[in-house]
Amino acid sequence: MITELKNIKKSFGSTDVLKGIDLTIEDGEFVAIVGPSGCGKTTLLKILAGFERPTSGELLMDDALMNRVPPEQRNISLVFQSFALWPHMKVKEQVAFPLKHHRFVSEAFKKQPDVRVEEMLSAMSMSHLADRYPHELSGGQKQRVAIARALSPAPALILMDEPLSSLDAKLRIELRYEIQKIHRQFKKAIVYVTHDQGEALAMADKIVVMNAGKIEQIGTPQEIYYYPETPFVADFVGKANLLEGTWDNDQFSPALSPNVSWHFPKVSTSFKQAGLCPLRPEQLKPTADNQHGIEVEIQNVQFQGREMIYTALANETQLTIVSDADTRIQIGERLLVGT
Ligand SMILES: Nc1ncnc2c1ncn2[C@@H]1O[C@H](COP(=O)(O)OP(=O)(O)OP(=O)(O)O)[C@@H](O)[C@H]1O
Repeated sequence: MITELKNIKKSFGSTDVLKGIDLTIEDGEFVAIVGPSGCGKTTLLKILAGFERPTSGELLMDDALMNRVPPEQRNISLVFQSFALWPHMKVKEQVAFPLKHHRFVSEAFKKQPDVRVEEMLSAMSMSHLADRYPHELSGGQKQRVAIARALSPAPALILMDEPLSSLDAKLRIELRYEIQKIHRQFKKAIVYVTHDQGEALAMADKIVVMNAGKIEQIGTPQEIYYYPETPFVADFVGKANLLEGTWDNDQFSPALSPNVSWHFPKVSTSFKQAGLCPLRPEQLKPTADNQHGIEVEIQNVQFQGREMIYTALANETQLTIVSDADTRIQIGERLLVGT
C-alpha cells in the first residue's frame, strides 16, 4: 500500500498544529518521524490512524481518499509506548485477537489462527511465554507482545508511537534489532515516531524531520546526517559544529582563518546564505597543514570506548571533535584541525 499525505493541515481552534504536510510512504518502507516536543508528530500519526481528521488536504491510501474513514476501516495497526495490552488475556490470546476482529485478515489466517499466532510469537522470541498474562511479563516482553499483536493481521501499515521510550537503554537496543528484523522479514510499511534521533538514524529507510508543524527535511539517514538542509536539522539530528565563514561555490573559508579553504559539495543554499558550514564532529581532524587547518585549544576530553570526544575552542567558537581512542591530545594543547 502507498500512503500519501497531500498538503495536510490540522488546527485545534485557532492553533495551527500541522501547516501543510506533503509525504509519501512507499509500500514496505520504514519511515521515522523525528522532531522536538509539540511539533505535531503524534497529531500526524493520529491522522494516519484515523483518530483525527485533517482540517484540509488529502490522505490517500492506494489512491483512495481516507480523510473521513474511521480507524477500523483502515488496513493498519498501532503500537504505543504504553503497551496497551488487555490485562485479562494471555499472550497468545492478545496476538489472536486481531485475527478475529481486523477487517483485512486473510482467509488463511482466519482458518488457522493458531499457526499465525505461533509464527508471530516465534518472530518476537515469545513462544515460551504464550500462556502468561501481562502482569507476569517484563516491560520488554510486553512490548514484544504488543508488536506481535500489531503484526498478526498482516496490516499494510504499522504505526509506532515512541514504542521503546519507556524501556531502559539496553532493552531499547535489543528491541531496535527485533523491530528491524521483523521489518525485513514481513516487509510491512512502518511509520515510527520517536524523540530519539539515534533510533531513527539506526533503523529507518527514510527520516522525516519536523519542526513547528512543518517538514524541515525528508531524506535517508545518511542524507539527513551528512547533508542537512537547514541549521535546525543539523542541530537536531546528531551534534553539528556550525562554523561561520564565507562561501565561494563549494569552497568554504572559515572566518577564523580566511586563508583556509575547504571543499564541500552538496551543502544547501540555506547554509551558504547564512554564511555557515555544518560539520559533524568526526569531519574535523588534527592536521599539520596550516594552509588547511584552523587553530583550536582543547578544553575537555571524554573517553567513550572506541573514540575520544574533545571539546575545543577556536577563538570564541566551541567545537566538538571526535578521534580514535588511541589519539592522545591533552587538555590545554593547541593544534590545527581541518577536514
Ligand atoms: N486535541 C487537541 N486539542 C488542542 N491542542 C492539541 C490537541 N492535540 C494536540 N494539540 C497541540 O498540538 C501540538 C502538537 O502536539 P503533538 O502531540 O502532535 O506533538 P508531538 O510532536 O507529538 O509532541 P511530543 O513529542 O511531546 O509527544 C501541541 O502544541 C499540542 O498541545
